[in-house]
Amino acid sequence: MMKNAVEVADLVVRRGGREVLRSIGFTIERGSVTGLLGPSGCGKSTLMRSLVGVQQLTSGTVKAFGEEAGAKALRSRIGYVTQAASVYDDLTVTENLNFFAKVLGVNKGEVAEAIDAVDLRSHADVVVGQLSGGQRSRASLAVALLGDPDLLVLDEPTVGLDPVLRRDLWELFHRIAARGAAVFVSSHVMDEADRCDRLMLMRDGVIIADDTPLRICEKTRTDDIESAFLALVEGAGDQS
Ligand SMILES: Nc1ncnc2c1ncn2[C@@H]1O[C@H](COP(=O)(O)OP(=O)(O)OP(=O)(O)O)[C@@H](O)[C@H]1O
Repeated sequence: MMKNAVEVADLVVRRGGREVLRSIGFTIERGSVTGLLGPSGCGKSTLMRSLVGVQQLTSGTVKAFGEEAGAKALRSRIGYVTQAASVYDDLTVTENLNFFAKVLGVNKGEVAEAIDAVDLRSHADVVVGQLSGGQRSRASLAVALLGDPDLLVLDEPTVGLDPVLRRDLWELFHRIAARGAAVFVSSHVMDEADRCDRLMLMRDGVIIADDTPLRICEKTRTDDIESAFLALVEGAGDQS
């Protein structure tokens, strides 16, 4: 089985006349949760869009499971959740899931499982338009879980969620990774860093650190990722 879920090489993306991703390269293996952390506007969404094949690349290559990002063969293997909820407001949670299960050719039996996984069983029959923002994003996440994808790309999935739910979702990400999928999660909240097996810190379109959270702190001689980030930005960290 091919180990690398994602292979990115020399990726450059220009948006609005600016270089938003600047010569990025990395691989992601299956079976782990990789976090992409960085301030607003640093290019996280653009990088995720590139992985799922909805971003025009200026140069470089992006592959998932050996196929070029966006290839038809990848559609059922990648679950992607954007910051904007991708569910229909006028359908209930269950109706949405049933609809997407049909579109994806997924067994209807998986619908209840996906709803349970995001803890929405109590709202399964509520119209999505009447859900809170956090509940709507969980409904989108449930859609992405359909079909048991090999790669989950989640753009800030925990924004606006309470701490208990955030913890539960991170546990879910780890369970999904333990089943052999690659989970790639972005966040701009530095305190989520410790929940990742591996962390990529991003700033201004560049990956400035890529390691386990612990090793990033060790290398920068800091106690937390926020301080590590500042140390890296200020050039005070010892990256040798
Ligand atoms: N449609 C667009 N056209 C032109 N420039 C864009 C477009 N979308 C984003 N950008 C620019 O690309 C850069 C990276 O944006 P991106 O959304 O990838 O950042 P981000 O790290 O995901 O931010 P956030 O955490 O706020 O979502 C920003 O400077 C932004 O202004």
